[in-house]
Amino acid sequence: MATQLKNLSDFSNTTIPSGAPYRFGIVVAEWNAKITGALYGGAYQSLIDNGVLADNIFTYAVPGSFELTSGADILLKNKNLDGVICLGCVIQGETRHFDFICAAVANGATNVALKYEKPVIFGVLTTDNEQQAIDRAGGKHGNKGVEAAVTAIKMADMAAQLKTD
Ligand SMILES: Nc1c(NC[C@H](O)[C@H](O)[C@H](O)CO)[nH]c(=O)[nH]c1=O
Ligand SMILES: CC(=O)[C@@H](O)COP(=O)(O)O
Repeated sequence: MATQLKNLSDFSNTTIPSGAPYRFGIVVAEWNAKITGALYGGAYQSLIDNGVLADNIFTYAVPGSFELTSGADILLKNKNLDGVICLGCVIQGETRHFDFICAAVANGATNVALKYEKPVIFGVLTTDNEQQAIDRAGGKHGNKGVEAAVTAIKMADMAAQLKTD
């Protein structure tokens, strides 16, 4: 199964541009803090490992994943950034609340990205249970925070290249 082979942090088959020129916001949901903290650690370290300066990383916490996209909007409105990484973990409960949150964040991130013409990265785990989240926040399937950071750098670099076109 594809899932068994998945590693969200394996970029050995791709080239990652230098992040040195870029400034990124990171918005982190406080819900499921153990998981989102691991996602944040992966994302932050991946940005640093790929050349982003610590002074160019701006981190803010929001209560839950539903607030990630308004957090991204506030950041892009008030700071000169090359992109925003949204990190969250939504775990299915007893009701359909899960569905509404996941759809709101996915659609919201897209809308904010288009509004500011800046990448807004969907670094949100949407899982059936906590174990699936653990597996994707530094566990056997890697770290979605790493994936989100690499995606942010790649998108910022694409935009920078086209600006000089
Ligand atoms: N159940 C989860 C939530 N719920 C909270 C919402 O994100 C939101 O903060 C609330 O509805 C108020 O607007 N958030 C998560 O990030 N993960 C969950 O599993
Ligand atoms: C995704 C959620 O909001 C969820 O954790 C809340 O649980 P429930 O659906 O049982 O109210």
